[in-house]
Amino acid sequence: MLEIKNVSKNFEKFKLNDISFNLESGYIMGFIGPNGAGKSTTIKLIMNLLKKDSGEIKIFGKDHIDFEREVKNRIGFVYDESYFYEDLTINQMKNIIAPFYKNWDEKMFSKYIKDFNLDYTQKIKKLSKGMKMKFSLATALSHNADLIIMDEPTSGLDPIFRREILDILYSVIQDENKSIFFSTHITTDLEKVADYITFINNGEIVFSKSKDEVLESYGVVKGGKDLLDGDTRKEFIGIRETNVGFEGLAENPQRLKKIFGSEILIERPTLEDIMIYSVRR
Ligand SMILES: Nc1ncnc2c1ncn2[C@@H]1O[C@H](COP(=O)(O)OP(=O)(O)OP(=O)(O)O)[C@@H](O)[C@H]1O
Repeated sequence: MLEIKNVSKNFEKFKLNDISFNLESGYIMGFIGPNGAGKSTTIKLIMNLLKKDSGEIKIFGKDHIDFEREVKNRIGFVYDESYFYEDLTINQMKNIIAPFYKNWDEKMFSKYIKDFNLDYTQKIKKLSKGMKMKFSLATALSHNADLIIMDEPTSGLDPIFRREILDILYSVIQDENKSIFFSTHITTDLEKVADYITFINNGEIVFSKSKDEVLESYGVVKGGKDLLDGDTRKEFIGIRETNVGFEGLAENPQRLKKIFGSEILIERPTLEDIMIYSVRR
């Protein structure tokens, strides 16, 4: 569905450095990383809203620029900023967007407007951040897209609606020919719905793996400070020390179990643990 191969983009003070990852059909991939890591830049490059300096991006097996029109017809896109004309109503804006899509489904759109409690006659500028996001989601989901790409779709949404969105996304990929790629800071959302996680830090991909593989290959290790010395510290990706002991993230924690035995406790990490320890070191 989506192939990113050795893609780079240089800004004056930031480099998206030779990134690669793939997303197959039938799956949800979450894209995580700290502020300024390069998530929006990557998404803009995929959508050709920014020009890449080098590398290859294929969507549905086709070059994303050579086949831009065809490819975009099959993408549902949700951007983190509102790109609507603020003075128009929801209905007027919809009338502008709908003709761009070959498979626009008016019934589906009207169902989402109703489900999301939106009002056709309301002006975009009068919508709250969450309502704008709902409108954006309604348009992205109303033209039978095969690939949904979203930049932080759940930011600004309350937990109840967020859960509703996650359920909708989950139902979309029950059709095995569809996929979803979205960036988020809310890693617990990904623990619920994502099949794959791609983690970007400082313009580089740290990993792009199945969620289960990610959560199984790391461990949060807890123990007494006396266990830490120059050598044992090297076993950890990141360590947090307190007065009484330490907590650290390690890859392949079973190796540490062999070294320390019952002196340490190993817990399953959350995606947030993995992100924080990897970024802070
Ligand atoms: N058009 C641009 N010109 C110059 N630098 C840019 C441009 N767009 C983004 N950047 C820089 O690229 C880096 C990555 O930004 P990007 O928006 O991709 O991060 P992000 O991971 O989406 O962050 P956030 O989680 O805060 O949304 C930042 O340092 C930003 O300042």
